Amino acid sequence: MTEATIIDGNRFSAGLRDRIASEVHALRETRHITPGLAVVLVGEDPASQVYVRTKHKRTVEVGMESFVHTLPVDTPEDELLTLIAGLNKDPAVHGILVQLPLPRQIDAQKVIEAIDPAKDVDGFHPVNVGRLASGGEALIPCTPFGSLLLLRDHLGDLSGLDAVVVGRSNIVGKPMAQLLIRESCTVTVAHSRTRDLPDVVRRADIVIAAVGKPGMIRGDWLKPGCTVIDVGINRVANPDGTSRLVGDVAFDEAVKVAGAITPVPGGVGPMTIACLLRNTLVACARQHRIALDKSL
Ligand SMILES: Nc1nc(=O)c2c([nH]1)NC[C@@H]1CN(c3ccc(C(=O)N[C@@H](CCC(=O)O)C(=O)O)cc3)C=[N+]21
Ligand SMILES: [Mg+2]
Repeated sequence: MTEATIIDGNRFSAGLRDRIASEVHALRETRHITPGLAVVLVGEDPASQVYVRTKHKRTVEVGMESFVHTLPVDTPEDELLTLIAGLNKDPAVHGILVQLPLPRQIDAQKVIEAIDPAKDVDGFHPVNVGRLASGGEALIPCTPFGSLLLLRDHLGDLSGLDAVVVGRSNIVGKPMAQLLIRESCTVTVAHSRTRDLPDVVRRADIVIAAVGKPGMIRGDWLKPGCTVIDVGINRVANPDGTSRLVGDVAFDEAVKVAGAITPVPGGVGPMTIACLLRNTLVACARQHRIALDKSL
């Protein structure tokens, strides 16, 4: 039996970052505008620190300005809200990302709603959530958008395909379902209370795995030839005490059944960061009322 095509998110995201870098270069040359991204990290969670460092590096690489704000873990909510109010007003900042999760004294929803929707490059503000749902000019959450770019690249037109999204989070599952509806897929959203999950997944031409449980989706749940997008990023321990990243899909099984699959790492993860840069560029252009190249 032939094995699934491995969808290379590292390669695709590198190409997207190149196209973004060209646009940033053009903005700087012709308009003297440099897109700026502010990332706010509260606390010292090691995984979050790694993500923020990677985002900073990629932001600078494409020629944008990166402003990283690191606050102590016991920062009061009102201090974070004051910082956000300043970033909302700062004309050098076109995009704002507050790294999640936040410490428990801080109400994440309140923080998200304090960000100017025009600078909300995560696409989590209710204005952007609403615009995505009702067809307006939204900033779209990065992980679902990156997943969609990989799907379109691999499958072309998605219309009429059966898509099953496993997971109903605000950051992946729900916006992913909205995007797939927009692509004219027939969309099912499954979750922890879904009955007969393997049977639901077996109907899918497209499976989006966004549950946060390592290897939960098994090879024999898949329709042969389907396309699998694995959004999971789970760190698991090896027998020798080291650790490795695995997705929500049992990759070694799935690769024997699926037509195509994203690996972890090297699949959706790098697309998330590339789409964050894309959103920052889009937000910057809209704030300056500049039209962007459609190929982005
Ligand atoms: N407000 C907010 N927005 C986010 O977008 C956000 C967040 N909070 N909190 C944490 C999660 C996680 N996240 C990832 C981004 C890139 C990789 C990534 O590039 N992963 C690489 C490997 C990374 C590694 O080796 O550790 C890969 O999958 O190949 C992973 C995870 C963004 N997040
Ligand atoms: Mg869920």
